[in-house]
Amino acid sequence: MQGEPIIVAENLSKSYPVAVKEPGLVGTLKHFVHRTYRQVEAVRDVSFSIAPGEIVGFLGPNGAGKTTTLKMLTGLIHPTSGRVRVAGHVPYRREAAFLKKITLVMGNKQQLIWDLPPLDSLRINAAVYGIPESEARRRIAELAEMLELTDKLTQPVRKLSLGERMKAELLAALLHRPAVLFLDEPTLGLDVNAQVAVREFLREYNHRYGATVLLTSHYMADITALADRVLLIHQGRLMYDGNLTALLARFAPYREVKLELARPLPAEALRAYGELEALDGRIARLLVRREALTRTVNRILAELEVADLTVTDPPVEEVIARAFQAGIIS
Ligand SMILES: Nc1ncnc2c1ncn2[C@@H]1O[C@H](COP(=O)(O)OP(=O)(O)OP(=O)(O)O)[C@@H](O)[C@H]1O
Repeated sequence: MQGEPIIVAENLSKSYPVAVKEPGLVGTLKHFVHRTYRQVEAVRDVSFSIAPGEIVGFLGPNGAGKTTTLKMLTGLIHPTSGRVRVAGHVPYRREAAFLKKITLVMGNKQQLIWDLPPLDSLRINAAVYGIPESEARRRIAELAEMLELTDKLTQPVRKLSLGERMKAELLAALLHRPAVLFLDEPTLGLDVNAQVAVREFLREYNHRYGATVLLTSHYMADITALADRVLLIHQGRLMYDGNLTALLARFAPYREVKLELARPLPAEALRAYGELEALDGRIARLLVRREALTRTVNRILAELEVADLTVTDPPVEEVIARAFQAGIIS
């Protein structure tokens, strides 16, 4: 890693007290009078550092502690123990200078006002951040162009598609030109085209402004397209910090090739190209080793009559499951 890190987490832990209730009416009454709590350790002893300009993917199954970590990094919650520094600040102090340097986008939460056009909310945001009007106009125009959103800014948010709404959320979150972007599932629920558009925008934004990006996603394609480095978290612990290619080569050596054949073929004819996962009429799904992918796809296209062919990554959950099965992380 080059230069001073912009994000540092040292032995970061967070536990939440969760009320425990015994079953039945007696339990409910007891719970009412005297509550007992048990601690849920959402994040345990996590350490990492991130250099300015890096894009890092944050992976982990549901409930692994990703959101909790992002909340500590942005200062929304206080760590139970450990140290965090982001852009030279202690996040939970929530100093104005810190808030100007960061942004947090949560795919499942929105900050834009539903009944107003995004432009109105953007003007409010600009005022909150003290961005002069002419500069705000310039930034809005530039970001809207990058997001291909220019003609949607004057329509009420409720009339926009999910993908357009997400783009508008990103625009709002980036108006103050933060140096550090925390993105929690920024492509959640979007269709494939919108996912690709958001991804391309983030890459371009990172390139243009040298912004640091830490993002979680359930879509492996987001991570492969954007991040060279990944942090893998499971049950609150950091299991892997390193190169994505190495992680994929070890744990996701296959890609899935989906074929729509011009006419049905017997299973044996398809097994020559890879591990046949499913065959239903003219639709076949094959697992093909990464290193053989280009060669195999070329052979399929040359030798079979194919109406359509798509290549996808296995889901994040599968990659992680394989990592555990392989015993590399435990
Ligand atoms: N406010 C809270 N009070 C009690 N427990 C919580 C709270 N927030 C999170 N948890 C628990 O902490 C653990 C980690 O949750 P977290 O939301 O950080 O996971 P995640 O990796 O972001 O998962 P997901 O992808 O499902 O959002 C979970 O067991 C969750 O139930």
